[in-house]
Amino acid sequence: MRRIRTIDDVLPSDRGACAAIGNFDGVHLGHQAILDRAREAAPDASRAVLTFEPHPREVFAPEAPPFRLMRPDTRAHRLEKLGLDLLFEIEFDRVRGLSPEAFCAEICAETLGLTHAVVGEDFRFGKGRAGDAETFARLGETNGFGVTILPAFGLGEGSSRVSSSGVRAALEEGRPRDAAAMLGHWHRVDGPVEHGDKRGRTLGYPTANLGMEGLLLPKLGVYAVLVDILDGPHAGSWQGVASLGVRPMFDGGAAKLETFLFDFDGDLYGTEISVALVEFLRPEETFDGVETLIAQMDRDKAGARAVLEAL
Ligand SMILES: Cc1cc2nc3c(=O)[nH]c(=O)nc-3n(C[C@H](O)[C@H](O)[C@H](O)COP(=O)(O)O)c2cc1C
Ligand SMILES: Nc1ncnc2c1ncn2[C@@H]1O[C@H](COP(=O)(O)OP(=O)(O)O)[C@@H](O)[C@H]1O
Repeated sequence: MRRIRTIDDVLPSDRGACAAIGNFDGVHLGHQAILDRAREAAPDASRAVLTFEPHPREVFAPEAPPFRLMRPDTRAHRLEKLGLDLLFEIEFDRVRGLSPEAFCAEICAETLGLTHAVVGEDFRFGKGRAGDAETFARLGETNGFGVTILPAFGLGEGSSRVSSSGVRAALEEGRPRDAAAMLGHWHRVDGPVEHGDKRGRTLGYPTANLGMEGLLLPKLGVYAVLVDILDGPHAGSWQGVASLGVRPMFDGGAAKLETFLFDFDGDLYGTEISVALVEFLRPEETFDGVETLIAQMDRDKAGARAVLEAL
């Protein structure tokens, strides 16, 4: 997959693609359905996603708490695994002032040379969200590209549409399995293992820590998790128990995801890991002492093992 991060980098050979347009946060089953339809709509064209950075919501509500399900690199990685040829991840700043007419003419036709585009029926675009899917189809005709409008994708009959906001709500309410049903995969947090306060090992529970900067915070508390170590000598899959929280008993700083891996001993600092949230076990608490915390961590470990063995 070729990832293009500024419209200045579009090459003549990138033209002619069939592009699905949207934010693709989470790359959930609805997104995956759109990409399947993009292949059917233009089987001979290269398959692309057209998306914008930063996410428009981050631009319009910069003070709002982070809501993103994944960072751009993770999204790119997932889209690549789905067999995408091209990812146009273009600057939102360069399109935000454009009218629907200008977006279709200047970006879709002139700059990207799309042959076809696929959007959902609730698609809105252009300055002030002035254009809808029908406008887009009409402007496609004028500008020489085809448009397919897809109905909302739901899980089975009568169920509500799969959406990034539905996934966010499930995670914020501590329902990672419901999130996974909409995503088609576990919700994962990934990144390089960071240094912490070196307290974990003194408690008998060393934890591999990940920062949550820029990401939605699922419900704070303890989770049964599946861990992939992505590089280095320990690469492989592990089970574990993780605490997503602000450590009220200790520093109470920024939220981190701290994962204890079962039956593992080794150095993970700087290693890329990916932690899948499987089940919420309990909220984060303040205990009356370290001994009580350790006793609870022992129960958390047993609880997580039972959940993961039953998968
Ligand atoms: C399974 C598990 C449960 C935890 N539960 C709590 C908790 O309820 N309250 C709390 O303040 N910290 C909790 N922690 C976090 C620890 O207090 C501690 O900060 C962490 O394990 C080690 O921090 P470090 O990686 O910075 O050394 C938990 C950690 C784990 C692994
Ligand atoms: N079973 C394990 N689970 C998680 N990390 C482990 C484990 N065994 C060893 N480690 C290592 O120990 C480090 C965590 O130790 P800890 O005392 O919690 O320090 P820190 O506060 O820096 O995270 C991890 O980053 C990893 O390198």
